[in-house]
Amino acid sequence: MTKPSILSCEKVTVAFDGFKAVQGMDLALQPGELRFLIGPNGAGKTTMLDVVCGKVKPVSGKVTFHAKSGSIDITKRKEHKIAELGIGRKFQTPSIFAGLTVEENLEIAMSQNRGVWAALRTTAMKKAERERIDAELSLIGLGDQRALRAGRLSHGQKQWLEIGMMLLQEPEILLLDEPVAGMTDKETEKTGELLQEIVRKRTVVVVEHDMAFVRNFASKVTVMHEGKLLKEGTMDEVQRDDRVAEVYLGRRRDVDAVG
Ligand SMILES: Nc1ncnc2c1ncn2[C@@H]1O[C@H](COP(=O)(O)OP(=O)(O)OP(=O)(O)O)[C@@H](O)[C@H]1O
Repeated sequence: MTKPSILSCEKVTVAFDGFKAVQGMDLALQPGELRFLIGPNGAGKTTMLDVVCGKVKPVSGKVTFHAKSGSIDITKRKEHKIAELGIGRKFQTPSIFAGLTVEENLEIAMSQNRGVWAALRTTAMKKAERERIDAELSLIGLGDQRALRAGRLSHGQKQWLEIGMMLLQEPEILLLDEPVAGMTDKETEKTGELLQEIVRKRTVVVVEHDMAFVRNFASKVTVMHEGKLLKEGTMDEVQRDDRVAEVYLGRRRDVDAVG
């Protein structure tokens, strides 16, 4: 039996000056899923993430967040409110403080989490905070770099630091836009493992063009094309679909790379 969704987008349509970037899109996520959103350039993937985090408002349709605290219609909620409710969004360019150490970046992220950590003032609570940061450093694999200025990290490490900062906000759903772009093969592999670790407690949606990465780490893939849902299923099912092959024709190398 399938679990109830943690997020459901129903018939979402987004228009920019009359151009429909997303048209009647449905997307339902199960808690603990690592979902990949793929499709050719301009398919509407990033716009869907923008809708879920509230950056872009749909002209029609509904987005419901089935949070631990109850179901909330977030369609018309403001972006910062949606973030507070537990939907975190990471953009391609990391927004870390280059002049501060890795650890200081995490401390700042933690102090921004009003929900849980801001009220912590007692020594016992400080200890809990410390342990949380240590656990995060270990999760993102930057324990040895804790005292290093963030600006000196490799590209991949910067991405992991930002993911760690986002996790300190305790999102239930994490939205990532091309997290492995520009990473080395080794960094890509580590990122996949990190995401698998993260979904033990959270739900993650990844917009991705790197098909080898998707194949290695996806259980379920959603394919968009021209603003619509084209196909949803395992990577094998998606790859066998004639319509998917057709829309990727111009980008055949992507599909072949995983064949
Ligand atoms: N703010 C905007 N104003 C006008 N058009 C936009 C805006 N944002 C996106 N679009 C258009 O909407 C369509 C969908 O864009 P979107 O970025 O969601 O696609 P995508 O699938 O993420 O593509 P890519 O893989 O290239 O990032 C594109 O045609 C794009 O040009």
